[in-house]
Amino acid sequence: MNSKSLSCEQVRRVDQIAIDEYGIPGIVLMENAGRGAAEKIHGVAPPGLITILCGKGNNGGDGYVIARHLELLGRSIQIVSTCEISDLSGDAKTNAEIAARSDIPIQKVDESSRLQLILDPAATIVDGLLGTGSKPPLRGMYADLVRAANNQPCMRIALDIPTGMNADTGEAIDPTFIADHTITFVAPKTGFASPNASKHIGQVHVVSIGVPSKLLRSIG
Ligand SMILES: NC(=O)C1=CN([C@@H]2O[C@H](COP(=O)(O)OP(=O)(O)OC[C@H]3O[C@@H](n4cnc5c(N)ncnc54)[C@H](O)[C@@H]3O)[C@@H](O)[C@H]2O)[C@@H](O)CC1
Ligand SMILES: [K+]
Repeated sequence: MNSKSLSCEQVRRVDQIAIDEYGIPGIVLMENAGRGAAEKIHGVAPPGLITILCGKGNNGGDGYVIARHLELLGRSIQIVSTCEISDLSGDAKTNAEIAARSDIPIQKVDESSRLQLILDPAATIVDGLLGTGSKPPLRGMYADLVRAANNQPCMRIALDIPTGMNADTGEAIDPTFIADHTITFVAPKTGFASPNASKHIGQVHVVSIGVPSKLLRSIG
């Protein structure tokens, strides 16, 4: 486990080297990330519905893995997705297809007017919208979903990075997800130490994705 901060680019390099040079399949890294995050979420989320917001990248892919593991832990889950499963690719698509076959409720949102209604029943909202591939400011449905989530009187948990934040600097242009907890993968991101970030990250938990210590030592 790494507690030294890394930039988004460094963490993305860790993922890539783990896949290309160590031969760990990306889907194994995603399973480790999602399973570890689900266990943390189960430990902090109050009783009641957990609504997982899934974007179209691998941050959303983590969300589909988490849904499967939280269901196994006895939690009620719904997934709210920004796109159809057919618009996903790679490991995110594989995990979304598994969730769909498992009858985990998934609804795609395309109308901003219905967001508040969809999010209302949630006791906890998990933000799997965007991770290290995000380029703020947020566009379209991502901005509307983050605004609607921030208005809900519930617990909010961010996966890897609160969506909307520049995790290298901590800059949080409005709207940026306001998390009570941030479950971040591999290492805290450099921007989390910035005073700008403190309102948005809440308590930070670092989850290992199973890359070897040797690789972590070689980065940064
Ligand atoms: N193998 C891996 O690389 C792993 C990745 N993991 C997860 O994957 C994440 C990174 O995944 P991705 O590289 O797919 O990136 P993201 O999941 O951050 O998504 C990138 C997508 O979002 C869109 N986007 C970027 N900025 C936007 C904006 N401002 N408004 C609207 N859309 C925007 C881009 O067009 C792109 O399609 C990590 O943060 C982590 O959660 C983990 O599953 C561990 C393993
Ligand atoms: K996120």
